[in-house]
Amino acid sequence: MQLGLVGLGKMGFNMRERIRRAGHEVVGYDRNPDVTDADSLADMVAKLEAPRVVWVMVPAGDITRQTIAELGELLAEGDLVIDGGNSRFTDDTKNAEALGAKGIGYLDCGVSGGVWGLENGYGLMVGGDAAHVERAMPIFDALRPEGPREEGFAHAGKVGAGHFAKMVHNGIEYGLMQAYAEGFELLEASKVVENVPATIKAWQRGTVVRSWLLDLLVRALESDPELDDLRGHVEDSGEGRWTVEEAINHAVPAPVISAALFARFASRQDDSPAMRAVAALRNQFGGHAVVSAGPSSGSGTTQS
Ligand SMILES: O=C(O)[C@H](O)[C@@H](O)[C@H](O)[C@H](O)COP(=O)(O)O
Repeated sequence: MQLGLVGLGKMGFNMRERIRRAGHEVVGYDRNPDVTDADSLADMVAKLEAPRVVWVMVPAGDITRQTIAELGELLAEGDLVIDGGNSRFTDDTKNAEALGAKGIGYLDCGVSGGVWGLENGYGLMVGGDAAHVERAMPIFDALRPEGPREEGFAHAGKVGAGHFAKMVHNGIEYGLMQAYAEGFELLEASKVVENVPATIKAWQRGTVVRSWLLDLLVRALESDPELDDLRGHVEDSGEGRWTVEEAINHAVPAPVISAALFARFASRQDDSPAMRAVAALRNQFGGHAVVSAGPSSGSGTTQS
């Protein structure tokens, strides 16, 4: 089938390639002239035969919202838009309503797999009407990993369910990564285990904690055994925050995911105002020693 694909960055570029390899025609649009197949969004739409299916794969937030709004102006009744980005699920109902008023269908699709998806396939979780899902199934089949459909694809529910599923998936991702990371630090700190990379590598087979994330940690340690080339600074693009917010909304205890999110926030601080307050209070009530700030952070002297 034919597909319009908006956004040919790290994800969209590889997805275009995988869909083409499966024998489908893709007209991709990106602002980068080196990778685009069309001069503009309007040009991309003009190159597609109606009824059209357009996949949006641009950064979540305003860019996705604007792109979908523009598509609403360019597309016509009977067309279908799929948002494959990491959008917040609350945007989906609004998009579906705005497009639906013009007779344009809408699906939200959580896509997992990162830069490895080209070869391994992408895990897909979709929200929307069954008829729309059925229509786009050749594209979903091209993108998902080989093997049984139900092991790499889910029609999770109504509009919003795909992005909700991806949000929870990413919350789990935060927690799993944090657990491996804390284990790594403890192994390193204790010095009891003499070869940390080899020990973690051995966990890849037979153990209870084997996983693809563990494989990726092994891969990182192969090129940088103590991860010395990196700073312990971790950004987040929203999914973990939204997961914690939903956990609060539903009164679901989510201590692991919350702690993993807060660990990322802490990673961005050179010094902690909260811990300065704890040190100050401990000094106030117990006269316990504090470390003064000194000329540069962390190089201060101990005072009682
Ligand atoms: O499943 C995936 O392929 C990843 O989760 C992917 O979607 C992306 O790498 C995250 O969005 C990063 O999220 P953070 O920036 O929040 O870590």
